Amino acid sequence: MIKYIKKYWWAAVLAPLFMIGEASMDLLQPRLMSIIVDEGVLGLSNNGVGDLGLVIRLGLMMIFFVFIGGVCGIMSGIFANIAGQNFGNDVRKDLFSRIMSFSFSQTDEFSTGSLITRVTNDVTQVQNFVQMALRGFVRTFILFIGGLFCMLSLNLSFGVVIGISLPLILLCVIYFIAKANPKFTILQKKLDNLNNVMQENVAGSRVVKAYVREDYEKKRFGKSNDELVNTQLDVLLLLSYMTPIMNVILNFSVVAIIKVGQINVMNGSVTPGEVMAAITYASQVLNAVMRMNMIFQNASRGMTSGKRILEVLNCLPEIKDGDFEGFKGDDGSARDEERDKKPGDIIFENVSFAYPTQKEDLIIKDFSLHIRPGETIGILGETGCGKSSLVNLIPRFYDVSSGRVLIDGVDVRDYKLKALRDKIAIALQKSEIFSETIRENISWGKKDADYDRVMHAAKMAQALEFIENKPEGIGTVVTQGGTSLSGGQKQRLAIARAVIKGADILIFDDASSALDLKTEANLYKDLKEEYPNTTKIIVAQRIASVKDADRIVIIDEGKLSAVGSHEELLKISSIYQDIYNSQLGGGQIAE
Ligand SMILES: Nc1ncnc2c1ncn2[C@@H]1O[C@H](COP(=O)(O)OP(=O)(O)OP(=O)(O)O)[C@@H](O)[C@H]1O
Repeated sequence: MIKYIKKYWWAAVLAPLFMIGEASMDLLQPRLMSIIVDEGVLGLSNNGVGDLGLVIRLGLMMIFFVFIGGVCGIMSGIFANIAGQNFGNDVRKDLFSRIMSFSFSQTDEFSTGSLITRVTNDVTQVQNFVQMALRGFVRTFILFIGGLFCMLSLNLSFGVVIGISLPLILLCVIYFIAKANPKFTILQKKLDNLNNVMQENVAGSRVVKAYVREDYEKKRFGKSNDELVNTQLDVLLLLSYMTPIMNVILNFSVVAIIKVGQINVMNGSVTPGEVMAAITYASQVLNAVMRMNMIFQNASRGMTSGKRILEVLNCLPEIKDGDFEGFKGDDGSARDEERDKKPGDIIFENVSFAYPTQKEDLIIKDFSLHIRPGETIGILGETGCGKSSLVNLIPRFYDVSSGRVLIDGVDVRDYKLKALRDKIAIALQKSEIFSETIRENISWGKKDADYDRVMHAAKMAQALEFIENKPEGIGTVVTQGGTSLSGGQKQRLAIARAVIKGADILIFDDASSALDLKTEANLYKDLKEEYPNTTKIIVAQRIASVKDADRIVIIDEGKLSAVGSHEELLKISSIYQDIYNSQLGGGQIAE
């Protein structure tokens, strides 16, 4: 964490320096006050004759010091904020980019709610801690040491009172810290839970409404919320009885100082003004110790949050970058040695795969297949057989457990991730739509795409008609999560976004399931005609989606069961025949 504050070292140095200035002004006041009382009012060194001029001069001096203290306080606040806010900003940015580099399984492991809490609340806690360390801690330290020194310099006998009350207050502080510390870790976990429930409910609000589960979800939210509040209350309760106890000790100390002061005034070793100053110094010292309570509370929360932030920052991406930058130069042109090669060649070589969370359960088993550049490959199989898992290995959403996936003859793990993913465009069944215009949603796949290219991609994705029917056409803003679009419309935008990328490999992972058969047939026909050199992989449930593919791959429980054209598979694959018959019976195949 230190490296984040180093960048703003000047603010981190100036904030405490100005705070030292403010606290020093506070320490001067009681001393001036005692002189005003002893010399200005009581005239102790002038046979009881007061000095009004001295009172005015010292009074003005006190006002001046208050002013200086105020300015120092403001400057300290400004610099602490500069350091704290920028620190938080940088940590948040790094957290975000680290989370972006996570594999799906790493995101699952932390949980989305917890990651949100870490980027928001945890960063705020650490930011508060930094600001407090630069200001509150310095102030407390100066008032404690300075107050103690000033009081003892008045008369050592006052030290007896502090000697008794200080350990008592310290005991209270230590007791509080020991009790409260573990609760802060629990508090952040409860906040994670609350965020998880919130996030699930906001994202899944339609399902909740459709199943009339609002009451159930309200109870689930209420339970998480109650748990959070109860943990918070535990801490506050602890604080609420610790503070009065410490106040009682403080007040007893003041009474004791007055008593010790009275004795000393009687025997002439201190003056009444010095007793007044001693009372203020004692209050400053004991208040400083009491404030340690808050400081440690703040530090404790900051440490807990800091640990949670470091857990994310120290979690190295599972999917590591390779060195190979691809066959294209920076300007996009093919390198000389590869100019004659057609890109988009994919080889699965004895690939087996298990999800990192269930390593013993192989989802893909010894799968081998060579997909040639420009080929259209259909992937079919019953639900859960591993179709999506298989295609996820191509852009390295996950890494193979054994075997290799090669693109253009190079292991995908050897590619730089950017180079690899630049070669692939993928459209998923669940289309992620952003709350931007339709045009921005499509050109998300290629940021610099001009209007014509966007419209062409929309045409390819059979989306032109519905876009033109929207009031503002391509400039229509889509609501968050694409709720203002139908399922099929969202899929078409996601397909257009994939098409516009102009990648060597186009993967449709059940991406056209919400399209009617005619639209879907037009989509794949147009793609075949317009992009003959692009390798197309179509994962589907319906035979109609893949019937015209060059080859169809049948997957059965993670194994390659059969591969061939529609006609060939009808002859050789019993699984394909079963699917064909069941779908033909349902009238799902457009012949
Ligand atoms: N992130 C994950 N962690 C652990 N197991 C998973 C994960 N994703 C999928 N699985 C499991 O892997 C298996 C294959 O899932 P996959 O999504 O690849 O199937 P599919 O053939 O694409 O199914 P569908 O046709 O229903 O989309 C399933 O048993 C599923 O439960």
